[in-house]
Amino acid sequence: MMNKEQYLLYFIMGSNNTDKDPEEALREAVQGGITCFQFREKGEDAREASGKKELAQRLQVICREAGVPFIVNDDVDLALELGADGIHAGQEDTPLRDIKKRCSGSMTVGVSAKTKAEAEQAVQDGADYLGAGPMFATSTKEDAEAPVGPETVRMLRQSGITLPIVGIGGIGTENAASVMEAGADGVSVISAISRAPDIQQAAQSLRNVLR
Ligand SMILES: Cc1ncsc1CCOP(=O)(O)O
Ligand SMILES: C=C1C=NC(C(F)(F)F)=NC1=N
Ligand SMILES: [Mg+2]
Repeated sequence: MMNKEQYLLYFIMGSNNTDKDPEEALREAVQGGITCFQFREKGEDAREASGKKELAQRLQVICREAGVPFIVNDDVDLALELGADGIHAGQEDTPLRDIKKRCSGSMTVGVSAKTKAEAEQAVQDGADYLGAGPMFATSTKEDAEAPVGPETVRMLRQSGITLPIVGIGGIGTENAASVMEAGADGVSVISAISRAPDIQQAAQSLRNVLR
């Protein structure tokens, strides 16, 4: 199970989020100080089946060596096969109740939630953390909805949600602090790190503005 500090800089990446070798990209991000990693192999050119599993296994080794939690997006079978540290489910993905039935108590389960109702349902279903967003405009998630802003994090806190919350969507060094100030435990980032010319530097710069 993860402690709150591990959500501080939650990197998410799949092979189509970087022009670099994904393993090299993750190594640099780990060097730069990410505190958690989610393997999210989705969208155009995403690898499937054995290609996806092989890549996941290699990224999992990098995380294990660094003591960084390895979380799988959406694919419960893969998460279980790999013995991942956690799984992340979107609102349109496998219902949390079904995931919890299949996953041992030691697996961290995260849910996307942007409304009070979604958050309260997730708490009731036993979620360990919430991903709220998109905080700002993003072109990384093809079907991202309109940005909701950090005020959504503040609203969830004011609604009494005490679960760890990470903000996600369009986050970089210039706006990460506003997400933390709104009450998030961390920020989740894809392109500000995965598309950076110097990935290690990008991760380090984000760490520096977070704490
Ligand atoms: C997966 C996801 N969910 C909401 S926005 C998003 C994409 C975040 O990517 P980026 O950090 O590049 O904006
Ligand atoms: C759609 C998503 C929303 N939030 C998160 C996280 F940051 F991990 F909470 N991951 C996702 N894949
Ligand atoms: Mg999803």
